[in-house]
Amino acid sequence: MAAAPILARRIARSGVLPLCCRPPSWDRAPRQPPGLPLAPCRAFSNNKIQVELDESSGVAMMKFKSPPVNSLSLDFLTEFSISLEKLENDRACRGVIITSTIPKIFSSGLDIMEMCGKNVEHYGEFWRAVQEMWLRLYGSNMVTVAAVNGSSPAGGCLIALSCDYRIMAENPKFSIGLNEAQLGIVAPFWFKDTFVNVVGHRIAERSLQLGSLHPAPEALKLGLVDELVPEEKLLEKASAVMARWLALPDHARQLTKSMMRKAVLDHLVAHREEDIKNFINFISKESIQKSLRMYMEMLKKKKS
Ligand SMILES: CCCCCCCCCCC/C=C/C(=O)SCCNC(=O)CCNC(=O)[C@H](O)C(C)(C)COP(=O)(O)OP(=O)(O)OC[C@H]1O[C@@H](n2cnc3c(N)ncnc32)[C@H](O)[C@@H]1OP(=O)(O)O
Repeated sequence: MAAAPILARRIARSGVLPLCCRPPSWDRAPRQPPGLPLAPCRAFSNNKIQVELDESSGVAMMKFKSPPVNSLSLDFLTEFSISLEKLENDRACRGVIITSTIPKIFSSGLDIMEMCGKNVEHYGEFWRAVQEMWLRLYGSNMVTVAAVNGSSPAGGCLIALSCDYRIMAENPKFSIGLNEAQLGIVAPFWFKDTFVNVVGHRIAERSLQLGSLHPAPEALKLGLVDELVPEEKLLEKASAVMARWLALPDHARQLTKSMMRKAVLDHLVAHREEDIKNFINFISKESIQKSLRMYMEMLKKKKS
């Protein structure tokens, strides 16, 4: 994936500072008092995502921190892809745990405002960023564990589904699913394929058509998440799971992962431009724009 020049252009336009132009990122870990051995931990943080790599275990903790709801805006997606790329290229990193700093929310999915009232160029750029994020995460060589500590609709669910393992806080108020149909939009084929690969065809078909958001206990029953734990135990459990996965030789696990995911990844890579055109045509329709506007209004009304 030769994404670097595209990312660089997008960053330049979005105003987000690329990590390479910031003060040396690995220097931003807290300084140790003199005399103590250096903690084997490196950290980098940008506007919306914070990452800490523990070099002794090879595990990075990635935390979404984009209030109010960690929606996946163009800037967020760009930062996410850059963070994943940095970790992927770091020989010290073998696994990443993904979670959120926002109480009750893992991610609210794609930022609906990025799909409303914008021009064709913007839609194209946004959709390419969504694709890039998924290609990097689903195709990652690292072990990826989602510690889902809040609600996770649509694009948020896609992030969790793209990981190797999903642990969710056992709060029944938190829900997860591909609810696109409820917004009057359609999950694209690679969202659907990722979902089918986790829960199987029948469950995916029903859930997608109904645009279901499954409360945590139901998500467990459907196999949409692998286990539920009390929220305060989530990160501890994620680390334990990670250690179990990392106990295997990387090359065997990576080749197996690639074998399992290759067909779905290749499908998008082969049809990327066509997929972008489809997105632009679909999202530009006045009827779809109206549905999205109504959905946003409904969200705001729910508050008042
Ligand atoms: C032929 C086929 C071709 C196919 C081509 C492709 C077609 C298009 C594919 C598009 C795929 C889309 C994927 C998506 O991810 S769409 C997004 C789906 N997300 C949702 O439905 C979540 C909506 N949000 C919520 O349910 C709640 O906000 C949530 C449970 C997440 C949190 O609830 P809470 O009560 O805590 O907070 P509020 O509801 O008050 O929200 C706070 C503010 O945040 C705004 N908000 C919420 N979600 C989003 C979002 N996804 N994007 C932008 N903004 C969001 C919300 O409006 C509040 O704003 P204000 O404070 O200004 O009112």
